[in-house]
Amino acid sequence: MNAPRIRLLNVDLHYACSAFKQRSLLAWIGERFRLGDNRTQVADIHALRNVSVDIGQGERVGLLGRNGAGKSTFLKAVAGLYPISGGNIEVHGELRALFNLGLGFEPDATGRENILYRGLLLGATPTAMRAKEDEIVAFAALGEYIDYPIKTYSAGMQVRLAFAISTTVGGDILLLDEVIGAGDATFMVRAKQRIFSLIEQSEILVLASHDVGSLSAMCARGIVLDGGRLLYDGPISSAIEEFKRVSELSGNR
Ligand SMILES: Nc1ncnc2c1ncn2[C@@H]1O[C@H](COP(=O)(O)OP(=O)(O)OP(=O)(O)O)[C@@H](O)[C@H]1O
Repeated sequence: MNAPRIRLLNVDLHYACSAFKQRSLLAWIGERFRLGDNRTQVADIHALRNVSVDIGQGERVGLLGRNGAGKSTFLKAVAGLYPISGGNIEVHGELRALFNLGLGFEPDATGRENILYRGLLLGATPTAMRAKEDEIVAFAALGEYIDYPIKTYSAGMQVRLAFAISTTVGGDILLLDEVIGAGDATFMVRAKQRIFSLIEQSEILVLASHDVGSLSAMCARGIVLDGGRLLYDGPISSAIEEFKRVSELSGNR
């Protein structure tokens, strides 16, 4: 392999989940009335454990694993969306990350304003975003809603706008999580066509999916994660076998 363009070395990632616990009203009331005991319970989820992977130019890599295995976390860590707790991640080149499509909008700003904000978050310049604005607006096809605040959008409308932005901005390393989410049937047809053309254009693809048919059609290499650990890394056909073996062992298909 030439010099890797993505390198994970002994990567660990922990999620600390106290915020989720505090969202439960019952838990909050319980804690308030437990006099003299003000300990906060923090659930620690060790989502990536000592993961080391090199991905080079031209590679098409599928991420496999049962629910909760760490596939999305792997992608988010590579995209820099979550701080890692240990190890090191290097990325050489520009990323295009297609996941979490509904998140990160400013609810009081209009769709058009959010195009600029999200583009800047993705690393584009204001000039580049203005040049792409018309294309994004046309693909999202939201009509007059594009000038309304995001808080007036349905979930499906937000996904359309997020998808249009994320697929227009970014580089040749494509990180793709299988779930693209809501959207009506016509939009999904257009969305799939656009994803296929992005996959074709990308120099590197890292695709997290449960669909072994798509994985074997699109990827040459497969990485199987289980409980945050790297269980297998090799040809996609063997990775699929390994994934099936682990799923059968746990009775989780
Ligand atoms: N934002 C978060 N906060 C806390 N825990 C999280 C968060 N995101 C994921 N987790 C936990 O981290 C672990 C790995 O989750 P992850 O979403 O990476 O798995 P996955 O392999 O993508 O699963 P799936 O196939 O179900 O999408 C799981 O135990 C999950 O509950």
